Amino acid sequence: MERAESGGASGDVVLDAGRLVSRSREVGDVSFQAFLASREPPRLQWASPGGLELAGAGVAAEVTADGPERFDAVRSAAAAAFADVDANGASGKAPRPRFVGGFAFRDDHAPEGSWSGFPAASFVLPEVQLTRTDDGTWVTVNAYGPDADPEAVERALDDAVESVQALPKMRPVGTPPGVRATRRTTPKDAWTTQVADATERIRAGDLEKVVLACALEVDLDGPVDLPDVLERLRRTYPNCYRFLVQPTEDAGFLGAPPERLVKRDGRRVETEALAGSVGRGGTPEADAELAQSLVDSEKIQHEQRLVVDTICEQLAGFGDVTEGEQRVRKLDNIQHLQTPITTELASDVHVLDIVEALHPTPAVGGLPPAAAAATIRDVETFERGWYAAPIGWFDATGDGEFLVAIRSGVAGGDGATLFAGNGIVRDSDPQEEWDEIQLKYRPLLEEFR
Ligand SMILES: C=C(O[C@H]1C=CC=C(C(=O)O)[C@@H]1O)C(=O)O
Repeated sequence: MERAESGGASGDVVLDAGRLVSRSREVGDVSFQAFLASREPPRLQWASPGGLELAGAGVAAEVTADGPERFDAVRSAAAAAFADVDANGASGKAPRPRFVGGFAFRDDHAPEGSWSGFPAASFVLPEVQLTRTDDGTWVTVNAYGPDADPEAVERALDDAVESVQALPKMRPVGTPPGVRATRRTTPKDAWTTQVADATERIRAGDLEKVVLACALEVDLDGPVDLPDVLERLRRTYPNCYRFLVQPTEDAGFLGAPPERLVKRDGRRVETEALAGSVGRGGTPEADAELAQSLVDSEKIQHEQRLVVDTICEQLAGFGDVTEGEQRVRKLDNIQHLQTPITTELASDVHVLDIVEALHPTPAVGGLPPAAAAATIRDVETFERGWYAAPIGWFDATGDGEFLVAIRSGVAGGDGATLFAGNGIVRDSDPQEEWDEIQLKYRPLLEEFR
């Protein structure tokens, strides 16, 4: 395994020169949950709604970075790994090598406490990987380094295929661990003060919007099975992303976010503004009324407009930007306003450059970004870690896709910490914002009960 770390702000991440050997073989359908359950950490999963699904275990190469240059540092270290690729998936439908991982919300994030094992940026080329696309399912074995040997990789692939084929196609989902107790790291009176502080700053003209978040600590009745939780999330939130990043046995970061940060496929870039929330109704009529209240709310339309305009401005430097038609995005527990945004790139820009330009969007940070970041730092009383940050993959051509890690939590053993935030604008009411935050804990909390 090859490891590269940046020494801070310089962003100097260097992987030793070597060859990347990648061999893939198509297999019949297989349970990704069973694959993950059969492997020790480090392991990961990343799935887009109705699209690409990846699961990986072990590490063939790893890049970590911190500081303001972390996006660049990851990209250039990975470019070194991609400089000499021997892959049987380079043509045809078989998967090409991808680095998979993510970033912390802040570039000065310290990997401590529940976030130990989560640097400010961390990407891996998994040693063994499952890939599912519309075209089929593949097992891949990757190796990187000066001694990476195609014959050894072929033999490792034989073994990996054999063990994957022995897995069940469907694995029954176990019973959830059960929830013993929950604790809010931000009690309600503290939240009310935080929202008042934020709206005061907004009225004073310091900023227009800030997304404030809270954490919910959960004591479980027994140890949590993370592949099981992911499988339950797949069933309840089929139109959301799903991810797990689990560097060690101690803790994994996982969730089912509805929000795409960016997808780059050649010159086409897709992103979206997702902001403004309301619950779901118990009847179709009540549900439609709630959806209409989102569309009609001046406050929520203002919040959404700020996000759309900012994303369009951030992308304008890359090419022609098109704002799509606004719609209501309905999830099992909540509905949001969503506006798709696309860009035709004028030049060959790496997906990580676009991630850097967009993160954090005002859907998770605020506006102007620097004032919002300062407000979050002053007001919030917990560590965001990787919450609300970009998680995804990129390949040798600079294509890739990143989600925004909301509706998420860090879990391990018999405990978990869940995260949820809400956009605060001039007229925000602390009680309404509080109620929406509680809704946003539900995806993960319900899967633990
Ligand atoms: C920051 C979160 O949600 C964002 C995405 C959709 C709606 C949001 C809102 O209504 O404020 C937030 O911008 C979260 O779920 O933790």
